[in-house]
Order: sequence, then C-alpha cells, then structure tokens
Amino acid sequence: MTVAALQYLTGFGSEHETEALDGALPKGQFSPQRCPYGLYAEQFSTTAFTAPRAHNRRSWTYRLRPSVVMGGFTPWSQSNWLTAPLQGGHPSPEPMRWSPPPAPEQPLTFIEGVTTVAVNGDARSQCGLAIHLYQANRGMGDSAFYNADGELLLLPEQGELSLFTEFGRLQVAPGEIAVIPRGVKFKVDPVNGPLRGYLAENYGAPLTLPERGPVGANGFANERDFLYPVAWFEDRKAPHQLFCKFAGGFHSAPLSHSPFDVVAWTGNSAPYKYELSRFNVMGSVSFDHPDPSIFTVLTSPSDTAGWANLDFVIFPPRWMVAEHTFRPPWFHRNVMSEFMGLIKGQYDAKADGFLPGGMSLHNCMTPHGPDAAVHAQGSTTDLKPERYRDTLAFMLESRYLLEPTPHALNSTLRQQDYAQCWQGLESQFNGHR
Ligand SMILES: O=C(O)Cc1cc(O)ccc1O
Ligand SMILES: [Fe+2]
Repeated sequence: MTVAALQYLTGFGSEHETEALDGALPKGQFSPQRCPYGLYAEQFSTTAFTAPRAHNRRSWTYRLRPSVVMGGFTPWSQSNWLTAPLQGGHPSPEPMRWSPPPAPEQPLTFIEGVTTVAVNGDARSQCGLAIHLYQANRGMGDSAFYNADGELLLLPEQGELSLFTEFGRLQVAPGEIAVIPRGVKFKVDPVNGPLRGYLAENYGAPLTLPERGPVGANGFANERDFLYPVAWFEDRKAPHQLFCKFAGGFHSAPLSHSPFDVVAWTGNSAPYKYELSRFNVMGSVSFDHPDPSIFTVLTSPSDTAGWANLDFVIFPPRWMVAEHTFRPPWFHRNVMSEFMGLIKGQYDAKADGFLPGGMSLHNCMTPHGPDAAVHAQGSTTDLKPERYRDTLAFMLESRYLLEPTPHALNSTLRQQDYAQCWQGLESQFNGHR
C-alpha cells in the first residue's frame, strides 16, 4: 500500500488545533450546546485534571460518535505481551544479550506480534515500563487497539509503518520514532514489507523533553521537530473490533463503525513522531567521555527529581574529538538499569555480537562496558577527530530494575557466552606509572 505524503503539525506539547472539515472546531469554547456538523465533543485526558499546567496533557476531540458507543468487552488473549509485575522469583543480575529474531513464519498483525522482553514497576500503579519487540507482516484490517496500561514508544528497526490513529495518520520509518499516548485508539499497517522493531510501554508519567540546563534554549531534541497528525476521519459503518489492554488483560469489543471518526481536535495530548537525525548532539570538545544522559531524547520522570522512570537515549552519528581520552564508553556500574537496542550499524562499545534488531540488558549494579577488542583499540588508537557514521543505537534506562520475561531468558536467541566478551581483559598492571 502506498500512502500519499502526510501533513503534520509541528511543536512538542503545543496546544495544536486541526480540522478535517472547515469550521468543525468550535470557536472560543470547548463544549458548545451543539457542536458544528452535529459532532460530539469528547475530552481525552492523559494527565490528571489538576496536574500542574506545565505537565498537563489533554485534548478535545470532535467526533461522529462518542467513544462510549461500543459493544461490551469480552476477554481476548495475546499471551506473549506481558505486563508488570511478573510472578517471577529473583531476576538474575547476569549481563544479557540477544541476537535479532528471525522473520516470523505465521501471519502476524502488529498487536499479535508484540513479545515482551523485560518489565519493571507495576502497570496498575502507573509506575515502570515494559520493553517489547514487535514483528508484523499484515495489516490490522477493521480493528483498532488502545492501551490503558501505558504510553507506547515505537522504535522501528525494519519496515516503514502506517499508523492510523483517532488524531490522524502518521507514517514512521526506521530512524524515526513514534509515541502513542495511553488510551489512543490506533492501528498499525506495514507500508511495503514486514515490520520489526522495539516497543517501550511506559506505565509512568508521559514522556517529555529533558531540561537543557546550561546548554540553553536550543539543542538536543528541539520542540519544533516533533510532528503531530492533522485531523483525519472516516465515516464508515462496518463491523470493527476494538482491542484493548487493561491491567495486563486483553479485551475485545465490537463496534458498528470505524473508531477513526475524529473530524477535528485541539490540545496537547496526541500521537507524535520524531526523526532521530534531527537530534542536535552535544558532546565533549575537550577531553573525557561524558555521561550518556547528554543523548536523552525523551524522559518519563519518576517522583524523584533526576531519577527517571524511563529515559530514552540515542547514540547517533557524531564527531568524536576528545583528546588524551579513552573514547569508547567507560567500564561502569550503575544504579539505573540499562536496556539497549540497535537500529543501524555498529555500537562503539561492542566490536561483535550486538546486531541491529538485537538487544542487551545491564541491570542495576551489573558491571559492563567496552568489550576486550574495543578496549584494546580505544587504548592505543591515534586520537584524530573521527566521525562515527551510519550508526544508531539506543538505550532505555530506568531507575527500577528490569526483570526479563521467561520467554527472553529461555530464548535460543540469548547469547549464553555474552560475558566472554570481557574475559580477555587481563591485568596490565606492571608496577610502573
Ligand atoms: O552501557 C552502555 O553502553 C551505555 C552507555 C554509553 C555511554 O557512552 C556511557 C555510559 C553508558 O552506560
Ligand atoms: Fe552502561
């Protein structure tokens, strides 16, 4: 399927407004006695009404029918998509790494093709996150899905996807990300080939831009580069299926019509996308390897300042110029838990074994760092300015430790010999300075 170039609104968290029909958006008020075109007004809130103004997220939608016009829910199952907390015992502190999954043999929609890798927190308490892989090779037809348990951050690694949402349509390719707020009805269709990627499910506070501190008013991910859909609707009376995940359970309800029936909307809670190459990278122009927090694209804060529920961090193409410095990531142990994936190319801390579509997990206090080959190279290389090209790794970092699912732990894709990559690091102590 080809999709004509889509239009977008620009600006992170702005009070956007858009109408698919002229005059569909009420003027000067949200809830007139009668809305233009006979539409129904429906407010959509993803923060509490009383959340501070700077964090408040809500939109007003003007639609053919209010969302409550639907059949009853019946249980449905998607047994690979798990929700925190798991009933597991004690998670292992081992460093873990997995090879990328092969293409599925059976037909899978996006929702059917989600497999959970690790979770933390508790979805019912709106705390923590889940990390999944997705694979899909067919569209969702006349169905839609919403997730009451959290916001979804899509990181495509293979295949462009067409995202249909109540707020409009977005097209998202590898190298871009999309965020779907908690509760938004959507469907994902492949554009021209199978889909594979990573999915973070954020049970906590909605993702937002990190502070810039002394960097100033510009840089990192700039607000203007976040793209929101324009209103788009279909007036289609045909049986649809609405799936949802609520408190970890899957449910399905019949609809007599398309759920994509929002003719106009205004507000700051809506799906958005972002091209990661727009990230204005900051780095060291003197010496030493800075903390990876300089690469934070989006953050979901916890209730403790600076300790994120979820930080989404990227390692994009950039220049490395630090002098008299060991340039690759250092060896370290961290109270924060680190999950990594690779969209493209090679990651500077690992010479082998960390592949696009693969992943690694270094949990709270688990030692890790460059493998022996990277350490040898980084300690001896001539420190000319060097451009890191064609590379895009990312990290999902959380203050809550990550519990891998039984599926991930027992997967044949798990590299049982991962820790061997550090075993060549012999003592070089020689008694001299
Ligand atoms: O572990 C990793 O590879 C991620 C990472 C990268 C970096 O540049 C510094 C610290 C860090 O945790
Ligand atoms: Fe790390």
